[in-house]
Amino acid sequence: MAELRRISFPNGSHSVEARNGEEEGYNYHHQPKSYQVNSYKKSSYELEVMKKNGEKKHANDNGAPAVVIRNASKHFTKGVPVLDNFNMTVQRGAIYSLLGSSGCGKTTTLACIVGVRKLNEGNIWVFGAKPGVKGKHVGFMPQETSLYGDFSIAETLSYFGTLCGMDRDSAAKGTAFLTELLRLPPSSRRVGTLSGGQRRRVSFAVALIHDPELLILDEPTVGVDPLLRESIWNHLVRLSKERGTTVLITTHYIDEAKDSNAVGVMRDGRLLVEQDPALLLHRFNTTSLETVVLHLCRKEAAIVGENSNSKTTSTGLKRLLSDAESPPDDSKFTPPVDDEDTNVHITDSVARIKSLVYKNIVVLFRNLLLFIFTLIIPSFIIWVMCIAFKDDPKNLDFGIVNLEVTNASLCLNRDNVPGECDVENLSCKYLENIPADVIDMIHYKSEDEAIAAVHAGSVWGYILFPEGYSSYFYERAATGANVDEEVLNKSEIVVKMDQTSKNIVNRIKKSFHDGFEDYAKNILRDCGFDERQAEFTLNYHEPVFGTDDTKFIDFVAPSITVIWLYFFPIIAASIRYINEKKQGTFERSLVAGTKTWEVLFAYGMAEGFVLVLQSLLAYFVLTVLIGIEVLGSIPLVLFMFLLCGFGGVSMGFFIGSLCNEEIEAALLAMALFFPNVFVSGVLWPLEGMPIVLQYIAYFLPCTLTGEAMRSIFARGWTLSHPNVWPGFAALFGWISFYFVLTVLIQKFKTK
Ligand SMILES: Nc1ncnc2c1ncn2[C@@H]1O[C@H](COP(=O)(O)OP(=O)(O)OP(=O)(O)O)[C@@H](O)[C@H]1O
Repeated sequence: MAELRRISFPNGSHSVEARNGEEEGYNYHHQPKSYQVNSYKKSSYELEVMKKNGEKKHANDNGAPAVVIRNASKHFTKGVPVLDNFNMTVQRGAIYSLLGSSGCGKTTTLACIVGVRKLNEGNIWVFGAKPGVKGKHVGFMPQETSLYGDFSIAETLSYFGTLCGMDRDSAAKGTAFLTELLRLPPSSRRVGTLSGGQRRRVSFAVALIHDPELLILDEPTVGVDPLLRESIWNHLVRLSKERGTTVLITTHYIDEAKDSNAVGVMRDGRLLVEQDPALLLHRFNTTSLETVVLHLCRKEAAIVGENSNSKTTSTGLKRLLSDAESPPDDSKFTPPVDDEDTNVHITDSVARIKSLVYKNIVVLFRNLLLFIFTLIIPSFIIWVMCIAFKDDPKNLDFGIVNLEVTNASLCLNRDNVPGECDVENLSCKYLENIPADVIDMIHYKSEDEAIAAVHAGSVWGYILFPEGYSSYFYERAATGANVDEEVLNKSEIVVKMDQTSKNIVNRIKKSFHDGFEDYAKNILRDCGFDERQAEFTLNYHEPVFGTDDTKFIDFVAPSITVIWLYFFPIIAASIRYINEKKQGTFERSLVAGTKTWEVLFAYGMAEGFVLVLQSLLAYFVLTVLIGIEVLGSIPLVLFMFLLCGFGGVSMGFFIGSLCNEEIEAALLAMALFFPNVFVSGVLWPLEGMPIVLQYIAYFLPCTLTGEAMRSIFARGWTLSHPNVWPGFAALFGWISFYFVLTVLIQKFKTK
């Protein structure tokens, strides 16, 4: 048996036991013979990067290993551990391959290292700091490709590069270099049009573009041909050897891990072994790592079978591995936390927000049809609704039973002499004063016929003039207080109606009412009396706000606009947010050091452009196409429209952070939105609702806003008015609330 000796890592910070003798030539640092590292001619990009690399390594060189995991436990479902007292150490500059069967927890381990998942117990340090802190020093290639299908390859690399602090020039040079290295398609090709393997290579290039100090690669060689796989490994070895880049990689091609400096073998959330692959091969006396892994897993399974207790299992495993290196047990190890990078760098944030805004704008304009729809649809719906609500009901069929003038044509052929006191056939005079555009009169010979027509649904009701109506009416007017019962009865016009539709009934009543007042005034005036005797003693003078003929549309149009400008961005923002989560680009951005609030803020900024256009279009529809008058400040109206849009965006984020599927988001948006519409006084005044509902309504985002909008439109009130500023305050409050809630939910979800 050969003797063990210590060999060092490239940075000299760690050493492992190795044997001398027959395994001379294997060490933690061995390179396969096929790698012609020294004969490789470096590109200008690489030279530039190497120069920078010196400074960067210095910046991060606090002596801590690249990755340290201690006593880590993680579960998604209580009682089903995915990581179970897991320990791992990845030394700086090493290539570390994490091996294990499907579902043993490799991806979860990587996700915890990059900070998109949190451990339930235990600690992780990345370069001595908490996961996520060293975001831009880490290059992450997730298992899914996690790219924007609408981006070209060049845009993709530029976006992720700038997110990690590169300038566009360096990103372009890096793109050219990686295109050649990874044999990528022309960089102008859209990612969405690439094959699966090509996309994986682009995803790999994204992890490499900013020349990170730590590369975390989740199965980078899946679906890649053997030649390219070799070139990928060549590059990783070169990075590790020449630039001290640490590589942590998972792979199902176990034997390709022979080219790494260390392998960690996982099973059921535990690390069975962490060792130089050459030593493992030697100790298990085989040339195949696959055989080693199989052997270890079988042994461990046997031990687990004997003892269900995990502590006993671990002791048994140590016995099993007595001729190999057991997992580290230095649980007291506490690497220093690097304070420098835990500080908030405002310039980094600004740079990241710029990249994110740029990305959002590109995504927006790439889907031009979607962009146009998003822009036009809210205004189109507002226009359709306003057209539908614009006019009060008209052309309403109504029966006339005129027992005074049995032949209807007599009424039509009457000689009307203006100013003459003619008190015959007054029924005809009254009918002339009923607005013809509202009431379509249908004459019936008898009351029975008219009733039958109402029952048949042909008319909304009928009006009946008794026989001799004119003379009785005149007598009633002339007699005054001593009028007898018969005169009172026979001078009465009888109206019977189908009163099932409140709006139609009100419209008919008002028409008859106004018509009667005009008719009575005309007679009095023509017969030399004061026409004001026909007026009610309760007199409605000129309105303070609105007109005598204020229509439903005047009430409803401003609040409908608020509602739709609020609703549409909910759908758009939530679906975009879910898309980003589903395609993994959101997590990928987070790994690069981006904060959730930066993603939201940047989305809001890009979306702001659409919202401004939407607000202007909605204003045009309301005022020009529909003809609604704005008495108040136009800028205030536009500002409120814009805020409504942002309100919708923030609610969309909230919904997007809760849901995982677009359909869930659409359903939740509707479930939250429609009660909002009906309760917030948009269609029906709050005053008509139960008091409890009124209080609830005041907490909804569109209630005070709709009221404020109406006040600006129809009353001309300004921001200082107590009916206006609460609308703005409510919107600001809701936007902030949803924004904070989304950030908190996102934080909670990483757990
Ligand atoms: N979000 C999640 N919710 C619930 N369970 C999860 C979640 N993510 C992973 N798991 C479970 O955790 C276990 C480990 O999954 P993980 O993806 O880490 O395995 P893996 O070793 O990377 O597998 P593979 O090699 O197939 O990618 C699996 O049983 C998986 O079903």
